[in-house]
Amino acid sequence: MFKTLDDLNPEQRVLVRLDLNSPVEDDEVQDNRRFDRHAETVRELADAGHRVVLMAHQGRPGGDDFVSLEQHAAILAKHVDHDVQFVADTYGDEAIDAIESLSAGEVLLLENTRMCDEELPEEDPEVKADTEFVQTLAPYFDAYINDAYSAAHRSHASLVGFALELPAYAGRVMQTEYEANSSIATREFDGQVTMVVGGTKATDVINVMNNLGDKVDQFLLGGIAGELFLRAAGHEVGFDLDGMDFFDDQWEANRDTIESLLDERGDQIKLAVDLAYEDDNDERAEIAVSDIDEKDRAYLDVGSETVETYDPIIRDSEAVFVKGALGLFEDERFSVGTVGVLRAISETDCFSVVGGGDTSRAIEMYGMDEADFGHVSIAGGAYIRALTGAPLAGVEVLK
Ligand SMILES: Nc1ncnc2c1ncn2[C@@H]1O[C@H](COP(=O)(O)OP(=O)(O)O)[C@@H](O)[C@H]1O
Ligand SMILES: O=C(OP(=O)(O)O)[C@H](O)COP(=O)(O)O
Repeated sequence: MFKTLDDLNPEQRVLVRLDLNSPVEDDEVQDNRRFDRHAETVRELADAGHRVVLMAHQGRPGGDDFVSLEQHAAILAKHVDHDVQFVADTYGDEAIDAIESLSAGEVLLLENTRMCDEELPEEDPEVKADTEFVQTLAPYFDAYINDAYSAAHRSHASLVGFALELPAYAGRVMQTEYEANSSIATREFDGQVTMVVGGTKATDVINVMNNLGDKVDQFLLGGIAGELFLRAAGHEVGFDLDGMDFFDDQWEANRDTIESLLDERGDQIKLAVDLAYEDDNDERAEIAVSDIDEKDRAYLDVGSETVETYDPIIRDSEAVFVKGALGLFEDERFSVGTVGVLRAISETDCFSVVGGGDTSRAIEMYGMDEADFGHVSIAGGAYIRALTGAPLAGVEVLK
């Protein structure tokens, strides 16, 4: 497959790509589990006495979250429990000086790779390897390590270029994410495979459903995608506030796929039998889907009876994959669906993968233990692609 840190020679000068891309609020970078996960790889390399130079990106040029990595260095240092130096340069003289003055066991983070013009355009690895960015930095290193699984679907210089110029290895995060997230495409499970589908990115998850073929036995739906399927089944859901076309647009974009999925695999697709909304007293109220006769309100969660029908399906499964929350779980009143399915997963010993930054946050928010899940992914887009067996550029060059 690919080489890992177990194959690395001692005392190397290593160039390591992490994915520390994080939410930024009021110019402050928010700590999140990406730091915690990558800290493991960084600590292992520093403790082994390598000279460790880190690369990562933040935001996209033009966005409010397109900021320097200076704060990331401080947050990472806390998680690694080890000093992380920072240099505000990617491959210029300042960066090279800092790289050359590193001692064994020291860690240095370079500036946001997306501040370098050659990083971003999606191009073939050979083109990326030929950039000044890669050609300038590579000679200062003995090995390249890619730990940025969650960015590995991008063919950017720091993710694919160095792997062609240097001996290339997968970091610990890359290794575990790859194995767990590809398993729906690569592994044979003895029993029932179930996928929980929800969240707001309806087009993404509907494409996943459409591409999974016979790998999944049961889909349990909620969130926006769930409402679109209910609409296709003839129910008056998918309410848009005045002046908004969110549901109508999603419906137009996905209608054909939804109708053919229901036609061909309708018995494998479980839809909510009841839904929850906010009543006039700001409280959670529920209604049976069969009693909905007008499209006049927004639904924010699946109902309790739906959870009761989903629960035994999960408990009977050999493997469960989650993509997207079943409701607006950040508001406790509408967390019943999401927490209900996650709790059922955590209480069984099925193989499970929970993906997507937002959905996986529900685990800690509602006091569940990550250790009760097979794998909690820190990837969004890369996880979606892996589920359907699509190759990831950054992984392919490691192979
Ligand atoms: N019915 C709903 N109405 C509004 N928001 C919803 C609903 N169902 C799910 N969500 C929201 O979907 C978000 C997660 O969806 P998404 O962004 O697709 O997944 P992820 O971030 O896990 O990849 C959650 O933050 C949740 O609040
Ligand atoms: O956060 C990321 O992806 P995600 O939002 O799919 O989890 C990655 O860092 C990739 O970032 P990008 O989507 O700006 O290329």
